[in-house]
Amino acid sequence: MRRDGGGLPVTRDLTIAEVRLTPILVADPPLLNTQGVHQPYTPRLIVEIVTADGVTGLGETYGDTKYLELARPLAERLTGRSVMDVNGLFGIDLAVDASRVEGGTDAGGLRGVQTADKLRLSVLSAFEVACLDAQGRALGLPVHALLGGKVRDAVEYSAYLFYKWAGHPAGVPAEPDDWGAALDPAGVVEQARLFQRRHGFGSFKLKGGVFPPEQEIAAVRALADAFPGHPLRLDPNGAWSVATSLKVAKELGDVLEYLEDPTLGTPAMAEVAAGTDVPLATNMCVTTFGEIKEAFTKDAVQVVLSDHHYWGGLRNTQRLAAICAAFGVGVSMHSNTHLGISLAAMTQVAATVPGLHHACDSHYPWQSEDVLTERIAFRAGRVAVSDAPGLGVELDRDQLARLHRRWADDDGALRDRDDAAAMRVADPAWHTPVMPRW
Ligand SMILES: O=C([O-])C(=O)C[C@H](O)[C@@H](O)C(=O)[O-]
Ligand SMILES: [Mg+2]
Repeated sequence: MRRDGGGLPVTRDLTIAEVRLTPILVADPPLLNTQGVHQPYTPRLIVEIVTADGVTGLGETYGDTKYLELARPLAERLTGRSVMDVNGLFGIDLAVDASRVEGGTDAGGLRGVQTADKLRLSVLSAFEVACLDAQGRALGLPVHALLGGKVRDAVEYSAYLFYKWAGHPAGVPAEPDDWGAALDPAGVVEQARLFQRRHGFGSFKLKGGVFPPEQEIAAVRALADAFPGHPLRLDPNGAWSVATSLKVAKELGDVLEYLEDPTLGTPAMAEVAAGTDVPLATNMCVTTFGEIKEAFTKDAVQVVLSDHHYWGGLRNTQRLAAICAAFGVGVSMHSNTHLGISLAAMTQVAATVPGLHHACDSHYPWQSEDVLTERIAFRAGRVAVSDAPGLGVELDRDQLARLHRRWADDDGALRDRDDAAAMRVADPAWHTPVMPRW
C-alpha cells in the first residue's frame, strides 16, 4: 500500500478503466458422456478487468457464442464503475433474450435447465471473480480473505474418470493426449491409477451413461477392487430410468459415496431417493435457487454440486452452501471443462465453505493447455489454498494469444460445445439419445 508524505495509506483508485474479453479454444481429449464425445477443442472466455491504478483482475467462464453475446455489452458498461461494487454488477440488466435460451437443447455441458437468468449468472460469474481478484491484488489480500477467510489450507479434488477413445477420429485436427483409451473396466482402472500416480487423487468419479449399466457397474466394481475403501461416485447424467437407477444403487450401494444424477428430474430423483440409502447428488435437477425448495422438500437429493460459473459466482456459492447446511443437505462442486483461473477461483471459495465434506470435481487434469504462467498442482489430490493477493495466479499472454488465434481461425464449428456433433464425426447416425436410455 502506497503512503503519502505523512505516512498515511493512500487509497487506491479501483475505478474500472478497461475490460478485456478473450475467447479461446482449449484442447480437450475425446471424453465420452451420454450425449456423445468432447470436441477436440472447447470454448472458454477469459475476462480481464483493469483498474485506473493498473491492477488487473482475471475471470473465466464458458466461451460459447451465447455467453460471448452477453459478455460484450456487459463489458462496455463497466468502465467508470468500481471493482468494489460487485452487488451493483449483479444489478445490471443484461436484457437476455429468453427465446434464445429457454427450451433450448443442452448441446453440451449437461448442467440442467437452460434459463435466461442462468445464462446471465454464467456470464456475471466471470466478472465477479475478476472483480474479487482485482480487489485482492489492490488490497494485498487473497480472495478467500474477501469471502470471510479460509477454514482449510487445501481443497480436495476427485479424479474425474471418463470413458475415452485413444484419440479423436482420424483426420480430425486435435492435440494428442497421453492417457490412452478407457473403454472397459480395465481401462478405467488403469486411468484411475494414472490419475493417482500423477496427482495423488484418493477419490474417484466415473462419468457414466455411456455404456449399458451392467458394464458401468463392472467398472465401478473394478475400481472398488483396485482402490478398496476409497470414495467412488458414478454419474450417468440422467441416462437411467427410476427402476434402473434403483438396480444400480442396489448393486453398488456398498461402494458408492454417492450416485450422481442417475435419473432426470426432481420427481424421478425423489422416487429413487425413496428407494435406496445411497446418497443422491445432482448438478442437473438443482442448478438454480428456484429449484431448491421442491428438491429439498421431496428429499430428492442429499448432495448438491455447486458450480460458481452457473450459480453466479463465489458469493452465490457460499449462499448455496449455507442453504444446503440449513436443510442438512451436503454440498460438493461440479466441473465442466475449465482452466486454471477457474480452478483458482473454485479453490478460493471451497476454502471458505465449512460444510464441504466431499472432494470437488475438476476437469483440469484433462486440460494439457492453460493460460497461466504456472499450472496449478494437485498434491495428494489436493490444491493448496493460495494466500497470495487475489486468486494468486498470473496470465501467460503468449498462451492466451495462441489459444485465441485458434478461436479466431475456427470456422465456427467449435465455438459452441456440441458433444453430439462431435460423435457424428465417428458415427454419422448418432443423435443425442432420448432419456432414459436404459
Ligand atoms: O458432472 C457432470 O454432469 C458434468 O460434468 C457434465 C459434463 O458435461 C461432463 O459430462 C463432461 O464434461 O462431459
Ligand atoms: Mg454430474
